[in-house]
Parts: sequence; C-alpha cells; structure tokens
Amino acid sequence: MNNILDRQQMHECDMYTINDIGIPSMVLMERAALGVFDEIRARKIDSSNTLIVCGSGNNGGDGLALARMLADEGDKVNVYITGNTSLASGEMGKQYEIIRNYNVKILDTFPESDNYTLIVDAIFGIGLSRNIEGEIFNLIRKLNDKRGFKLSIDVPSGVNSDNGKIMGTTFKAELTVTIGDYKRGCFIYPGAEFCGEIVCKKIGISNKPIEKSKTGHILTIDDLNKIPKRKVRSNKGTYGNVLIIAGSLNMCGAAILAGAAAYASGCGLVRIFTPKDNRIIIQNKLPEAVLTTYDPQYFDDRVLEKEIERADSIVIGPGLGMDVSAGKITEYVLRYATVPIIADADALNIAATNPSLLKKHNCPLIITPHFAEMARLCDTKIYNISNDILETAIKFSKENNLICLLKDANSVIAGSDGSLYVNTSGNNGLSTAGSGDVLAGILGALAVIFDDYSLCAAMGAFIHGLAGDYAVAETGERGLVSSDIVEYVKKVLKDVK
Ligand SMILES: NC(=O)C1=CN([C@@H]2O[C@H](COP(=O)(O)OP(=O)(O)OC[C@H]3O[C@@H](n4cnc5c(N)ncnc54)[C@H](O)[C@@H]3O)[C@@H](O)[C@H]2O)[C@@H](O)CC1
Ligand SMILES: Nc1ncnc2c1ncn2[C@@H]1O[C@H](COP(=O)(O)OP(=O)(O)O)[C@@H](O)[C@H]1O
Ligand SMILES: [K+]
Repeated sequence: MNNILDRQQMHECDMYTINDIGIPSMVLMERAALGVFDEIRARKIDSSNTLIVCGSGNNGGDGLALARMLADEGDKVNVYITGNTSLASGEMGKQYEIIRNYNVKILDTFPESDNYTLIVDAIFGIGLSRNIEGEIFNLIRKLNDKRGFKLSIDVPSGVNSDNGKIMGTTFKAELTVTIGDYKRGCFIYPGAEFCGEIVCKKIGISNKPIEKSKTGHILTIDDLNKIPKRKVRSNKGTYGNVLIIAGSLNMCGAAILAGAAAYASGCGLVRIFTPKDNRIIIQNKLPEAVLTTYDPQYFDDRVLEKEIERADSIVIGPGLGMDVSAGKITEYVLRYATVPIIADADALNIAATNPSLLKKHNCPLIITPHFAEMARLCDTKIYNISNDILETAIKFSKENNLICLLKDANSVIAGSDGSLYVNTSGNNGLSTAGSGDVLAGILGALAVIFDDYSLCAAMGAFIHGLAGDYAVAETGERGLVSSDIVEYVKKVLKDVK
C-alpha cells in the first residue's frame, strides 16, 4: 500500500525534515535532482540534447540541479527560466548562482528548435496555486508540441496535486518522477492522463508529521495478502451467503455476472432474488446459485424479509429495473437490512428519485456509481462529476454516511470516516457492458470477510482491475467481455492463501 499525499501533507513533511530534523533544504534538492538523473540513466532516456524549463520556485531549483548533473556528464543542456529570476525562491536563487559555473546555456528567449531529445518540465510542482495564464500558458502549449521525451519533475505543471484538476493547461508528461511521496492528484483524472508513468524517489523526507493524520492510499499487489485467510476446517457458511437482488425481464445477465463474480471471489453461497421470468436462464447459466423468484406484479415483502435474514451481505441493483416492485425492494432493503449492502446501478437510480433513501440505511453501505448514476444522485450534469471526482466522492460519502466507490479509469473510494483510496489497476478493456456487475459481485463476496469496508471496496476495485489487466494480456482490450473478467478474477485470487 502506498500513501498518496495532498499538498499540505507533503509541505508539512518537507518543513519538518528541514526545520526540525535539520536536513538542509539544498541537500534535499540535490537528492531530488539526483533521483531524476538516476531515472533518466536507468531508463536510457536520450538526454544528449536536453531542454529544461524552470519556474521560479523550488521545482525550478530541482530542474537547475538536474541541468548541472547532465551537463557534468557531457550532455548538451539548455535551460529556459520562466518569470523573474530576481524573485526566485531561496534555493532556486542559490541554484541559479551555482549553475553559472557550469557548461549550461541559459536561454534569454524561448527556443524554437525542435531537436531536443529530452524536455524536462520543472515549472511548477506542489506550489501551483492558481490557474496558469499568459506567457506560461502559451509556453506549456509550445512545449507539448515539441518532439523529444517529456519528463516532469514531481508533478506535471498544470496538474493540481491535490485533486487532479487541470489548472488552465498542463504539460503532458510521458514520465513523472515524483519526489518524496506520491502526490494524490497525479492518480486522479483528468490529471492522471497527463502524468504518464509515475515513479517515486525517496529523498529522506520524514513522514512523522502526518503519521496520525489520514492520507489517501493506492493498493499494490502485496495488498492481496490483506484478504482474510481461508480456513482448513470450513464449510460454505464460513465464507458467507451473498444475496444478489438483480435482473429484470430482459436483463438477467446482470444477475448472472454478479453471481458468478461473487463465487469467483470465494463466497460460500450465492442466492439470487429476481423476477420469475429469469428463473430458467439463470439456473442454466449459473447452476450453483439458489434462486428465489417473485412476480413483479404481486411483490410480497415477507419473502424478501426471509432472504435478508439469511444473508451475510447484499448486492442490490444490477439490471434491477425501475418499476414499482424494484422501488419497493430497494426501499425495504436499505431500511431493514443490517448486513453490508453494495448498492449499484438501478438501486442508485431509484435512490436518485428519492434522496432520503440512502440516508435511511442501518448497515455498512458501499455505493458503486458510474458518472451518470452519480450525476443523478447529485442532481447535476455528468461533467461536474467527471471534473471533480475526488470532492464529489468525499462529500457524498460524508453527507450520506456511506462508502462511495466512484467509478472511473482510476476509481476513487471515499469513506465517511475520511478514508480514501484511488484504484490504479485496470485498463480500457473494462469499459464493456456488465463490467460493473462483476465488480458488484466481487464486492458482495469481500463484504462478508472484511471488517473495514473502505478497504473492502478498494480491494474489490483493485481485484476487478487486475482481472482486467490479466485478461487483456490474452484477449486484448477490444475483445474483453465481462464474463472473461470473472474467469480472471479466479486467476488473480489463485495464489492468495
Ligand atoms: N528542499 C525543498 O524545498 C524541496 C523541494 N522540492 C521541490 O519543490 C517543489 C515545491 O516548491 P515550491 O513550494 O517553491 O513551489 P513550486 O516550485 O511548485 O512553485 C511555486 C512558485 O510558483 C508560483 N506560482 C504558483 N502558481 C502559479 C501560476 N499559476 N502562475 C504563475 N506562478 C505561479 C508561486 O507564486 C511560487 O513562486 C516540489 O514540487 C518539488 O519539486 C523537492 O525537491 C523536495 C525538497
Ligand atoms: N478505461 C478503464 N480503465 C480502468 N478501469 C475501467 C476503465 N473503464 C471502465 N473501467 C472499470 O470498469 C467498471 C465499469 O463499470 P460500469 O460502468 O458500471 O459498467 P456496466 O454498467 O456496464 O456494468 C468500473 O469498475 C470501472 O472502474
Ligand atoms: K513540474
């Protein structure tokens, strides 16, 4: 598990390391530049003709120190400094004094040449505090149009390191070498798209000041070991009874995919509550599931009550439809169930028509909206959601006392207790019908065995994405279908004891 820090947290760590521990700021800067230099060499990036564009803050200072290191080894290095060097920060000012003794050309005007092999963006890091305009706006546009490998130091200039928003415009990096700790905004879209590959260089910055505060996290492959162990002496009851309330006439595939995914993720028994027309097809496709069917015309909540009593977790919504019975079922489950609920798809669309529904729950609740569902829940336009994923998920989770897994290429998982995860597994092969149903099924199985439901949601998203990554290695992104994801969930979990 890696921490992802916001600006304030990173700043506190920097300041503590410099002022309380006593490591001079220039030493940290030297290590930062050395970290970037090492990465350039390790990847054999052609730096024979390098342009480094520096801002007037410490990010620019990192850039100047790097320029010196490359020039020292014989690379041709041009530096262009934006803004007024007399206003440069302390360390940047010192770096400017030092570099004059090296064979680095400081350009007076922005270079028109398109022959640079490497372009380094050292304009802004975590200090970016307002939208980029004017000269720097135009300069970043021109840099993006140039050929040559594009590398950003710490954060691509223009990406808000807190939330991934684009501040007017942004440099588009192929590689971001981030300093000290990962920055939260680099993993959240739209900013994530401008970071390229992200590597983190440790430079001795202490995390002591934030030990007790909540940071965001990204899961890594080692975190699969956080999935509770299976027992030698067990029976199907040990791993839980997942109730899946899904499917409507012509939409039974959603119930099948969610049920199959719950089984692939290790639950003991899947029960499916679905309209009677779906019985035969589901029994054919998923014989391991136990079915209870209902007539949508004559819905009887006593039958549902019995199902809820038996369940260890409930998945509600995939393909459920929005008719009167679906509405009654959703309301009943949210009001009376006490086991963890995963509310997806139509359960969320129903909740959007009656906003008080989500507030009435008496259980741990994970919701898994995509942008359109979230826009309905928040009564706003989709672009307001897609441009502000982080705030949307955090605010909604707190207002409704639930865990919001807001789906995107990098989904954001926010809990009302302040927990935060960003999921980085997965690929565009997962943009396929039924993919979300599979995720809901995985979460249903995990919710039985996890006590920490934010981690549970993050783990589900991580497994789902990994299954997609394993799958495309064989199917390719275009050919991936949702039933493939289920098969690869089994492979992802194969070696987890
Ligand atoms: N010893 C240190 O202090 C260390 C510094 N580090 C580097 O320092 C960076 C942070 O340095 P700073 O806090 O100086 O911040 P930055 O270098 O990111 O930028 C701050 C400067 O940009 C200006 N600015 C902000 N938004 C602007 C906009 N839209 N248009 C024009 N000007 C704008 C600010 O007024 C300020 O002068 C990190 O991202 C990292 O690269 C790291 O190397 C770690 C150690
Ligand atoms: N480009 C992508 N990269 C990573 N994950 C993706 C990508 N596209 C979709 N996904 C994941 O696939 C799932 C799609 O869910 P959803 O849109 O609800 O599908 P459906 O409604 O068809 O079941 C989400 O978990 C999402 O995070
Ligand atoms: K930068």
